[in-house]
Amino acid sequence: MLDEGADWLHVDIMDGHFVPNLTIGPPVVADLAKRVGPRDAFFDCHLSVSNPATLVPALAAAGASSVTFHIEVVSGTAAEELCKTIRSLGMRAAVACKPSTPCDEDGGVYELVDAGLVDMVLCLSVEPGFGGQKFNPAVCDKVSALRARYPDLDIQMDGGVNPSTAELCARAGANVLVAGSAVFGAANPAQVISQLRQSILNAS
Ligand SMILES: O=C(CO)[C@H](O)[C@H](O)COP(=O)(O)O
Ligand SMILES: [Fe+2]
Repeated sequence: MLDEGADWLHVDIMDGHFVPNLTIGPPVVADLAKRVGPRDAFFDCHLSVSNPATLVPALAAAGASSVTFHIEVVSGTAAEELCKTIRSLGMRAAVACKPSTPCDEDGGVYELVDAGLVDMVLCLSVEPGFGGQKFNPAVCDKVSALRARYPDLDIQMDGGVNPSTAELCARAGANVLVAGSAVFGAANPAQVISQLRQSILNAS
């Protein structure tokens, strides 16, 4: 996918507890990092897990570039501490929210961004757990509100993103798009990646 033009590699780590699916963990990130070799791959690790803090040191050692945890499992001062720990290990810190989770709750997403503790907010556009689901356009309102409040923040959308839904994401203000099925299932992944990038460039 790097050869096809992807900027980042999005790694979905799921624990079979926060979501009803079990995927991979730090050893696979380490193997991926070895496999891509000397080039500077960016490993964007999305932790759909109930206890993200336990994975952070191993992810740093594995070569992760960014760690995203869910606000539904860690919020308030615990989330602040987690962001600091992630950054202290040389990685970017990001916070994710499910489609129905608001950003303005006490101890929630807005407070972390206001405190300058996160580099990115991930707005899930499906329920976390599985690839191949249908994009939920209602999430675009949340993204628009985030973009209005934070003009320079990295805002990521993940779930059901393809060249057609990417237009909605980009218009809402997202600037980082994750696509699984649309890219891995394509006959020409490079073309899809280029279309996704073009949606963002057109909107900005
Ligand atoms: O976090 C995720 C789901 O929990 C995945 O990143 C996401 O669903 C990507 O797959 P697709 O593009 O097929 O929806
Ligand atoms: Fe993801």
